[in-house]
Amino acid sequence: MSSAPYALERAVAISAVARASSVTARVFRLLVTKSSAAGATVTKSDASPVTVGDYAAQAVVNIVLGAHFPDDKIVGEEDAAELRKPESAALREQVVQLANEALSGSEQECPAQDSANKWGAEPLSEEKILAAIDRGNHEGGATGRMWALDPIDGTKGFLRGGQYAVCLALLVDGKVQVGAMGCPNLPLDPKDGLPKEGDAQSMDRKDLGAIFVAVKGQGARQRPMSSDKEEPIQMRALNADSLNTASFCESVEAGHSSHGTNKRIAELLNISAPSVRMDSQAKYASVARGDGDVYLRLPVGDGSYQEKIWDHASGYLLVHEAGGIVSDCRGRDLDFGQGRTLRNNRGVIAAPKDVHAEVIRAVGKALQEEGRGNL
Ligand SMILES: Nc1ncnc2c1ncn2[C@@H]1O[C@H](COP(=O)(O)OS(=O)(=O)O)[C@@H](OP(=O)(O)O)[C@H]1O
Ligand SMILES: [Mg+2]
Ligand SMILES: [Mg+2]
Ligand SMILES: [Mg+2]
Repeated sequence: MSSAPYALERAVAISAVARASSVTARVFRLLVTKSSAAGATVTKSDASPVTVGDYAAQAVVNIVLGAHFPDDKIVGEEDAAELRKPESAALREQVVQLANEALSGSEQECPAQDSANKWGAEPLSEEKILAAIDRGNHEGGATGRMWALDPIDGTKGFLRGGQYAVCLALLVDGKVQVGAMGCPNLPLDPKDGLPKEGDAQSMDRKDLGAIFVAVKGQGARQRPMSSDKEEPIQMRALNADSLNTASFCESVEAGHSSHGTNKRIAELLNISAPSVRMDSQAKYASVARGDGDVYLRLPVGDGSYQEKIWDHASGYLLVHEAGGIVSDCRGRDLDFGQGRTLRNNRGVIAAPKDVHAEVIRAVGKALQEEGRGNL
């Protein structure tokens, strides 16, 4: 029997992410492409979209986690308040049906040993599904075991048929110990190139769909969505002499990361390769396996946006275990023990370990030039 630390947590995280990824891919095929996205989407108070896919995926992950680790807390992005409203009846029904389909296991083979169907063979009631979504309401903090969950990270990318990720991480006393990330639209082999967004043929490519997994001290690995053939992954090792051959990986939306500042940082580091833009924590997975080298998420405006722990926890561990360092824009380690947000940090920079300090120096200089050296 395998006795590696966190072996069960790792297997359960993979299973949960695989099941949730099957829900999101199904939502895309059934709803988004049938131009009924409007009926499957709600706009949240911060104007960001949330879909039946986000809700159903959060329900599935929380139910799988609850069956194996009933005492663990969950810090999830979504809650069921909107779904409980009388006018959300149609949305609610879709969420319940999709979650039950994914949990019944008939949809796909799950890579981890979840065949015991610990949550029961019968479909779960509406109330059980809504309560499962609301289990993600924990406030976070620096003590105990808690899972950070983003059921669909990059919802805008998801809706466009671009990159998105199902992201799950276990934090113990504020430190990330296990990270799993499902990227249904990412090619297994980066050489095959990203699929063309929203193009039905590209999205049917058989080589799409990867799960990334890392346990602290045990390295980072990639596996196909529907098999357990794992391979280790590593960042490209860069040093001061080769840093100018790096490429940046950054957000699609300039509102989430300052593209102008990134351009100046490239100049300062003599980097000429075009930046790769993609939504979601797939950026972390990409740099962790060497498709790109440096993940830049520079604060926008006055820097008052507080990054959410579920937007970074699994990617943070993946990059660390693949030979990198992840910090904020001043070089401080990310502090996941402060609640639901990274309130002690501003921006996020991930880079191979031997060049991280050099990248941070360039980031500092670029921010200084903009009069934002105080961030
Ligand atoms: N103002 C601001 N600044 C920084 N980040 C923000 C901001 N607003 C939202 N978000 C979060 O960004 C998450 C998506 O990040 P991406 O890197 O995928 O952005 S992008 O779509 O490529 O622009 C997105 O995650 P999801 O909601 O899970 O999609 C948000 O949590
Ligand atoms: Mg969101
Ligand atoms: Mg997110
Ligand atoms: Mg999300």
